[in-house]
Amino acid sequence: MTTSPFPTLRTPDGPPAPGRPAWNRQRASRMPSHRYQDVFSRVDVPLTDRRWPTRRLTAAPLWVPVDLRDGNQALTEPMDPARKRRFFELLVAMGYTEIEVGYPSASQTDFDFVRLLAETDLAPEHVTIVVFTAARADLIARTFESVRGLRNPVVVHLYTATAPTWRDVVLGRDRTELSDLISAAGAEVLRHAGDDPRVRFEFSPEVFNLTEPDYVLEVCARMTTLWDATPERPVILNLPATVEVATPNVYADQIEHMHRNLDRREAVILSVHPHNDRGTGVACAELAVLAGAQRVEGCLFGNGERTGNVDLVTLGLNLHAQGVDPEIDFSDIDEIRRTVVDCNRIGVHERHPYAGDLVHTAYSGTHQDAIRKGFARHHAQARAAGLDPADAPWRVPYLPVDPADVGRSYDAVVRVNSQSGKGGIAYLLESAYGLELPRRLQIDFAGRVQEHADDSGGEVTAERLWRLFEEAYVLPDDGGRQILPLAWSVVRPGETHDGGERLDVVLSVEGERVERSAVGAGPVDALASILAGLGLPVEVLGLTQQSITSGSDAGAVTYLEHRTADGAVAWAVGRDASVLGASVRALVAAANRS
Ligand SMILES: CC(=O)SCCNC(=O)CCNC(=O)[C@H](O)C(C)(C)COP(=O)(O)OP(=O)(O)OC[C@H]1O[C@@H](n2cnc3c(N)ncnc32)[C@H](O)[C@@H]1OP(=O)(O)O
Ligand SMILES: CC(C)C(=O)C(=O)O
Repeated sequence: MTTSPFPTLRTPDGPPAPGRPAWNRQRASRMPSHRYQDVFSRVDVPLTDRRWPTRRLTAAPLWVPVDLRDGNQALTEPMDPARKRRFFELLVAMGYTEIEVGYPSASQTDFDFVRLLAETDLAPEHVTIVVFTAARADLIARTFESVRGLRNPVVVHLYTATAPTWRDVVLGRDRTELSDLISAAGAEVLRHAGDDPRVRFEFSPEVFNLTEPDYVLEVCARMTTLWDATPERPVILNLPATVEVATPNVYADQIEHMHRNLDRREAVILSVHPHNDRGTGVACAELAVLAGAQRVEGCLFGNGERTGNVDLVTLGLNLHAQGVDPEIDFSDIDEIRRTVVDCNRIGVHERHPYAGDLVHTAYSGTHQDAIRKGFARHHAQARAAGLDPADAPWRVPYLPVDPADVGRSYDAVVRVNSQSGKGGIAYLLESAYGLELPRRLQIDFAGRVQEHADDSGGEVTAERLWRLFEEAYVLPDDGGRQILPLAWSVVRPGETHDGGERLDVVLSVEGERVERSAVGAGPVDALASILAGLGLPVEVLGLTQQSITSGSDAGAVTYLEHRTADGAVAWAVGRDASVLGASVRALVAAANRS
């Protein structure tokens, strides 16, 4: 019996799996990871029959952007009134109908912004305005002062941290004392709201994800009783992963546990507010919705404290990419991004999902090839089904969504560098200049581009590609060449005595004007014999003609494959307003190069 060189590795609760061979084993590093070993015991959830793993996302949740509050509080330079207003207008234009606009008791700017909404018609009637406050009587009073006279529906969002470390370290209260503090603040909110039907209530047990499940259920039940949650006037319970510490499945378990055990569940809007400390905020939000959450708070492009709030753009477009309407308009992602970057004064990474500058770009050869084929198939299938390509089912490899859906053109989809292949190069020449290179010419040209890209080390733009192409294959207009065509005309079969086609050409041969005529099976054949007579033989191996029907370069192109004097196979290309001219130019280019 042979023994495997692979030791076994334990999976979390499955069978042992083969590991790495002894010579390739990872060693323990110097990272003091033991310091965090109790994270999972701190987030223990009493849920064993979880249902979220088998569910699918089928509808958009209620979205609540908190850019003007949670996002704003994390900026080096919080937004001034003009930036706040611009951001708010963007959110409204995108279709958000519930917007957290600030922490009006914390800053005069926030207070003034809420007053602006109250005193103007900046906020359309259907938009609910959320204002945020800590559980302190003076702050609550100021919050209500800010919304006085506001015509829109209002959500007063009260928060207090409930997790043990925050209770002990920050607030200095035990479970009962804290629960009493929260209830007292809730009562204060209720007192200010009176019987105003416009006002609804939201409570966030901050750091929910590190709070004992039984305690958070108890506190939430107190709030829904105090605020008399009913299906007609539901209370929002917002359960934040204030600092993301565990894998998304743990958050999903925590949310499902709440969803199944909350008091007055039918009178509660279960909301989540994931942060992104582990880089899995999006996964947390998505799994939380599978687990029963109905509302998601986050920020555009994931701005927010530390690593940010969950990114509402990614969440929305993830739904879109799965065939679910996000109910938010992302059709001009670049304008959205520009506005957010201007307001936050923080950039959006080039690789940011859906919105980064590079996310619809392929440099690598095989990806470009697949995308080019995918585009061609997409258009053919749309045509066959009588559909507008912008409306037809999308199955283009490597592009999870059609860039056009978010207002992007296809210009940046294929870009060329040393990692690119013939497909991408051909795609760029076709999309920028209308050239449809025969496959063997693609291969020939790709070798030249590769050499250039390896030397230069950078990107090869469409304009640079075109110059390389001209240098390699096209006859220049200047007189630097041995031979140039000046004029040509053809006499068709039947008009000549011997039944062939007669070509009349005027050439410039080393600066001298030369007129020649010849008869051949076609004009190419005739010109080949004229050139041979001038001591410049061209052995034509193949010829492809293409007409370009659009753009300023409308006309004809001839791609000519020929054998050079030393026996090599080469290409020449002619472009002209007429098919004949393109062929004459291609052949003369080949003669010069031979
Ligand atoms: C997770 C989140 O995003 S929570 C929101 C955080 N956002 C912000 O803090 C931005 C705006 N905040 C501020 O401008 C200020 O913190 C203010 C105006 C709200 C309060 O300012 P100050 O009165 O100077 O208090 P300061 O910020 O220094 O400290 C917070 C105090 O509030 C207490 N506190 C913290 N959270 C809460 C809460 N949810 N409810 C009641 N009290 C709270 C703290 O225990 C501390 O009390 P202490 O002074 O008795 O120790
Ligand atoms: C208080 C809540 C809503 C919050 O901002 C957080 O926990 O991050």
